[in-house]
Amino acid sequence: MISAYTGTQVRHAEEPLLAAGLGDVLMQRAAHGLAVAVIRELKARGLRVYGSSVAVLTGKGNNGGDGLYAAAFLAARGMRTTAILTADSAHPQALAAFERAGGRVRHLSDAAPGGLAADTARADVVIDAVLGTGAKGGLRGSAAALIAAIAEARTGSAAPGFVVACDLPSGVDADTGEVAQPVLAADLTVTFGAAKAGLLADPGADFSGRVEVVPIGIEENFERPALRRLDDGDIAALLPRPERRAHKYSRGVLGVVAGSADYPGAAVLACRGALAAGVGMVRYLGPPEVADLVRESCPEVVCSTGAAADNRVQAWLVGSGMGPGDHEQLQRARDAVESGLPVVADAGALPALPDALAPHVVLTPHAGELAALLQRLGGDEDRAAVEAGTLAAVRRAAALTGATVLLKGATTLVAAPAGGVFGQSDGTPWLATAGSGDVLAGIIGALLAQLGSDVEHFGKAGVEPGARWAAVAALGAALHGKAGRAASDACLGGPIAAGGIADSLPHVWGKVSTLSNGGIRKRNSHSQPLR
Ligand SMILES: NC(=O)C1=CN([C@@H]2O[C@H](COP(=O)(O)OP(=O)(O)OC[C@H]3O[C@@H](n4cnc5c(N)ncnc54)[C@H](OP(=O)(O)O)[C@@H]3O)[C@@H](O)[C@H]2O)[C@@H](O)CC1
Ligand SMILES: [K+]
Repeated sequence: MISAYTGTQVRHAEEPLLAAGLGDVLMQRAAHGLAVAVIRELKARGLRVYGSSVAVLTGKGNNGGDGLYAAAFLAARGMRTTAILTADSAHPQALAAFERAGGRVRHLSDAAPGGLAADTARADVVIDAVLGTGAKGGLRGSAAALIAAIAEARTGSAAPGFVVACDLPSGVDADTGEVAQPVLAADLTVTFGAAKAGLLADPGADFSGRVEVVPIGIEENFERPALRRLDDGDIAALLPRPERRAHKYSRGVLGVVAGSADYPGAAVLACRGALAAGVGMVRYLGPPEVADLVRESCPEVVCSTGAAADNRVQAWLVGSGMGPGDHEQLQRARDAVESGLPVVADAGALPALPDALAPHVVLTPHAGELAALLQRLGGDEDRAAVEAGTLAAVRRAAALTGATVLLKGATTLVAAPAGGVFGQSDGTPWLATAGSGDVLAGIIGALLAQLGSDVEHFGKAGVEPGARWAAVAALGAALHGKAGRAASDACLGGPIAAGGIADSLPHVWGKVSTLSNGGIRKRNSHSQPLR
């Protein structure tokens, strides 16, 4: 599990060490980790360390201090180093160390900004050490103008080098991921002590590049993470596995209320997603013409009639491909929510549900649908506001509805009403395609049907009871992302259609399980044919 924290949490975690007089030790560890990461990245790109150029943009605080100490280390390794001091002062000891190592100092206040930006943009490595966790708001004044000019010079031209953010890209809010422009997009962010939540949530994640965490000795001092990400080991541990004597009912039945005359395909794709995600059986309820299409495409699905209450299931999927005029289907969706069973509620169901819900109801809006939901509950966020502050918006929606809320995006966020948030970024931009959300709803529905009642299962994987529905949804998002990526990889990175996500899921599922349970599989493999 990758745990991310707010800037404030990181500063609290540092406090005992600062009180013990270890501030400089922490900074040296951070700076050394930054310099090592720069060297590794240069080598990975086939560039020499000796003789390559590095420009470090520094602010007046400790973030600038990290950058200067790191640059001193790189100067000692033979790099041509320039520090651009953007403020009227700089961390004195770090600046002295940098000058002793032979680095060149330029003051933003003395230079022509255009020329300075052009020179900096040409460096093999640009380190952004202007603002860190102590920043209030974004870059200002001439520092903002310089960063904007460097970003401009790097776009469009074949900029040779790469950008490394020190702790976080300056202008990205460490707590929320909100972005105050201008921000210099990093290829790599080297962050200290722990990942910051704002690096893993959009839009901050758009500017963070790859994130590497450098331990500095504060790691034992953290409490509850602000954001968590399931890694392959967590996914393997959370995946449902059928008992030896399982039957289709014990493995979980998912009821699907989806599709309409206008969008019959959504029902098919939701069922395909569910079937690929290990459910024992799918029961479909919907208009006869849609049911015919579902039967034709997925003969495994049992098509039923009647009210939701007439059908025995372990979980429901409601809403994909439904509109406000689909009264019978919407009534089924409401009945499903009232049944007390786990429900994933998508698309057309979202505006039709009661305002007060429960954690076992998983809402799966995109940004526009989340804005509409928040407006219905008295907020004034529009789609742009949700996209500018995804973490805050998803948390707010979970708190207001009492439901688990999954916000779809490049980073899919899932907030539990009790407070925990998961953020998954396993996919590819090719997943932004019609029907992709229907497959996601199917996958989550299937997981709810299989895992819903098994509280212990989550405890073993380190997920507290209050966050288990969010963990199921995050698991679904991770599988969906990985399946989409695998489908695209199979086409050498080419585009995918939504059905391809479902098709590639069983293989992705098997691969993740095999990676983390290789030993177990190997030991038992000889017994497989006997069953
Ligand atoms: N604590 C430790 O020992 C360790 C900390 N570490 C590192 O320190 C970083 C945090 O350092 P920090 O607290 O000094 O804050 P930082 O972000 O560098 O700069 C803030 C300074 O800039 C100013 N300022 C504020 N907003 C501004 C703005 N919008 N535009 C312009 N200026 C602005 C503000 O001054 P003020 O305006 O308040 O006078 C303040 O002086 C952290 O990210 C990590 O890299 C690691 O080395 C590990 C050990
Ligand atoms: K920075």
